[in-house]
Amino acid sequence: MRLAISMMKKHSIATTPANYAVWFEYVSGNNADLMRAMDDVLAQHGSLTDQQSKQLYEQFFDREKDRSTLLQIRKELGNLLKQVLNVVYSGVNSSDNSHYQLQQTLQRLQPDISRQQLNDLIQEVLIETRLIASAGEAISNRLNVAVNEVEDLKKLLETSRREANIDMLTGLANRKALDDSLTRLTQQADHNGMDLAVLLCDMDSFNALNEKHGQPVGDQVLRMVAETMQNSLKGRDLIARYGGEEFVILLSDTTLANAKMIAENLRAEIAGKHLRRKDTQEPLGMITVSFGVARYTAGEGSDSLMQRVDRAVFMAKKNGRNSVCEAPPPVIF
Ligand SMILES: Nc1nc2c(ncn2[C@@H]2O[C@H](COP(=O)(O)OP(=O)(O)OP(=O)(O)O)[C@@H](O)[C@H]2O)c(=O)[nH]1
Repeated sequence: MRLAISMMKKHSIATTPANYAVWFEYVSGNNADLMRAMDDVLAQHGSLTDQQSKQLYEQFFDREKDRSTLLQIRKELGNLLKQVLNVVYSGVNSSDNSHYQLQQTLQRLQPDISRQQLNDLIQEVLIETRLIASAGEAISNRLNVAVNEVEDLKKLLETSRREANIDMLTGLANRKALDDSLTRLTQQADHNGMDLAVLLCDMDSFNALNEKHGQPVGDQVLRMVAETMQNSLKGRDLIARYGGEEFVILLSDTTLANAKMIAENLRAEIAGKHLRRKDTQEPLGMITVSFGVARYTAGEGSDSLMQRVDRAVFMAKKNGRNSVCEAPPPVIF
């Protein structure tokens, strides 16, 4: 763990759980493919950017691995605590020993003590005192290192908690966070009949964009769309990356008419952007999205809602893309 963290510091890699997982696996030497991929990048560039580290995580780790990062942190913390306890115990033992030695010295401090004996005793006390001081210093150094390590683990754990619900590419909520909110909000709506609307946004002809400009440019476009949504919808709405090039927005306490208006505004804003490739400045052409909009009907359940909004997106695509389509209410539920 210490080696992974010190290498991450050396390469200025943020200590996120994903990056940690990559570097831990690298220094542990367990994954030959990952080691080869990292060695290639290091040989080419001399270092590894945060972005490259994230890409390696996406390439080599899945959700299982993410869980294994947590297990790893737990194990490291356990080991660290054992080490700290050993340091503390050895400190207690050595101070017990010093206490005994000093008691012995004190007893030899008799009224008829000779000059030579007194001199010897002073030497012994000096040696014992130095021993105590150096043991104390070693303990305090070791404990300071342990404190730093615990703080690193704490940060890692905090970020891991946040990242468990966050999509790595866009920083939006991920599918798991969306599913949790959807379940909670539909249950609330079943209970109190509040308005709940959902928008499903799908990139238009994204395959063609990826093929023409490459996946990194496609990723950049997905980030732009996510940012546009975040900037337009500040507040209580949940914006999530639903799949590769699909986004979902949950609008609680929002009528269908307002949800359609929000979708229409986002659609127009995205279509109105004039994006260019960062490297060549070549225009990317018009980037458009299609929206499905649905209002939750109390009792239908989240699966039915998502199926209806999915069909609405399909209709929007059929209508020529770059459009918003409303889902009809559920027929049977
Ligand atoms: N760059 C990038 N592309 C992605 C990502 N996830 C999915 N895609 C791509 O999105 C494209 C989706 O293609 P399709 O489902 O055929 O749809 P489309 O080309 O957008 O066409 P329509 O939806 O019919 O307008 C595929 O090429 C995927 O590879 C991602 O994270 N990054």
